[in-house]
Amino acid sequence: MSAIQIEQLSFRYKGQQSLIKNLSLTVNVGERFGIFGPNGAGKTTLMNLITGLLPYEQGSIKILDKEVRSFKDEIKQLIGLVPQDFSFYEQLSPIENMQFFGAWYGMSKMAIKNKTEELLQVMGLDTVAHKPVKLFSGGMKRRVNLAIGVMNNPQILFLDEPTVGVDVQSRNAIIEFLKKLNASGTTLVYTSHQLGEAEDLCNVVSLYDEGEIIAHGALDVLLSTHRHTGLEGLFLELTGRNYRD
Ligand SMILES: Nc1ncnc2c1ncn2[C@@H]1O[C@H](COP(=O)(O)OP(=O)(O)OP(=O)(O)O)[C@@H](O)[C@H]1O
Repeated sequence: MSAIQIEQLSFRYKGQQSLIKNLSLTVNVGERFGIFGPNGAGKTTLMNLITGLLPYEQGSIKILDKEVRSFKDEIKQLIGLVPQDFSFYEQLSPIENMQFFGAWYGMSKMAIKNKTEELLQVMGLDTVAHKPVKLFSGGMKRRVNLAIGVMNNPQILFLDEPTVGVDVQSRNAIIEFLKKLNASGTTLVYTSHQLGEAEDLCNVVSLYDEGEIIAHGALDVLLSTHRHTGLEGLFLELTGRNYRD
């Protein structure tokens, strides 16, 4: 069974040109999968389609063998989402946010308490657990955003630029946490413009441009096939050097 199986997916926003064109893609269970492309290529849109936040009409998207459009409630229990825009309530504390989202996932009070304690500690937020998140630094806010995304122990975790705007310490903590999560069985689906970080985290990558996947495979195989030492060189070769937004 694949973690994600997309077949012949097409999508356009109302009144706009086609953004995703007949796209097929498989992400296997246990992968640390990264999808990369220029600004506006449609990476966030694709994540929103896969996670059921945006409806699709043409094509098929399956998560762990369940068609997303038909099994929304079941799929909510299988996945976690760490969106690019913060998903928490600024006026609430980390604990209050985690209680709110834990309840939204249908977790028991005991499960919420245990998971909240664990995540506050791992994310280095235990000393500020009761302070409103609006007072936090960018790095602390990113860590709260990540904690909320993993509250329900997701089998597949979607990460849209999870480290944008954070310092080296927070970035390092976040990436190490994600690697451990993956080692314990969680499939990661990640996008970012931080290609150095992506090389560190991802083992399978897709380059995506103009609605289509232009390269896909194990990172080391793709780099050696295209004779590049890093993702940035491969990205520039395949997507060109002109501004794209
Ligand atoms: N809700 C929306 N309604 C209409 N158009 C949208 C909407 N959201 C995004 N778009 C447009 O769709 C295109 C793809 O946007 P999207 O955010 O998916 O790209 P992206 O690859 O994630 O970009 P970035 O790297 O800048 O985050 C852009 O042209 C954007 O302006």
